[in-house]
Amino acid sequence: MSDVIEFTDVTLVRAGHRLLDGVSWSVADGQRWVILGPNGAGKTTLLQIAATNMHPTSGRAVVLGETLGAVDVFELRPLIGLTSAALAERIPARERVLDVVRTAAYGVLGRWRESYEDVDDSRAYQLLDRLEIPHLAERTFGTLSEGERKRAQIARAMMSDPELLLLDEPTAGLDLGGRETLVATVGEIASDPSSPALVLVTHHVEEIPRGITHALLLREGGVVAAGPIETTLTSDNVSSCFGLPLHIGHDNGRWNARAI
Ligand SMILES: Nc1ncnc2c1ncn2[C@@H]1O[C@H](COP(=O)(O)OP(=O)(O)OP(=O)(O)O)[C@@H](O)[C@H]1O
Repeated sequence: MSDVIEFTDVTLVRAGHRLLDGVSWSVADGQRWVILGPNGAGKTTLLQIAATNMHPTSGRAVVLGETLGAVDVFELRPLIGLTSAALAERIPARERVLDVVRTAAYGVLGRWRESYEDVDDSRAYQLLDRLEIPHLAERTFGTLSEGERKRAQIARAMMSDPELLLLDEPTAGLDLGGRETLVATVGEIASDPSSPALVLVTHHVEEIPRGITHALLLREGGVVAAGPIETTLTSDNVSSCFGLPLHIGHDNGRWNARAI
């Protein structure tokens, strides 16, 4: 298995604060990771480096075999699918859902003058189908519910057939039904061997889908624990990560947490 992400001693400083502090972490092809940690732990910052949107202040970040700082990131980005709240805010409310997905083939947000081949259209429809929103293809993004928007964004992230899929809090802000159905859909993607390497950020162990193989626990910019999920997501590690005594349970492929 080759490495899709290889971070060595990655530190990121902004405004005098160490957002990430000496993070070493690698993701191999075929692995599905969850990054877990409290607010402000540095999860989004780490994902933004993996997405090539930020560069480390020091240390070495290698993504898909290319070292950040020594590669044209515009060549790398089409190989990386990303969903994040910041990206969602940039999607025009009047954009058709089909175009939200299709425009990813050109790495743009919002239709301009690009023209699409039949193959682009059929891939976009196939992804809308896979995310269970084929009936929304002609709707505008601004009219979708939060859950539907999240699904459209994941379809968009997969449009360019990426080698790395980064999902920043894909189920945040959804009601119980919306969360459970989307966790199930992401679980199907994670469990599919033909899916790309996947990294998912969340605050909640209940939102970890089936199929996730590894976990990285972050606190105050540093790694608390990292490795195969069964040995990493222990009550001790998660308690240290969130700074309070917690019991972690694992039942039928899903995780739960309660304070003790
Ligand atoms: N440009 C910046 N300048 C200074 N501090 C920043 C900057 N960007 C982020 N931070 C701080 O860095 C820390 C890590 O932020 P980050 O968004 O990566 O955390 P997170 O784990 O994703 O948090 P959350 O779960 O709340 O989304 C936070 O304390 C945040 O306020």
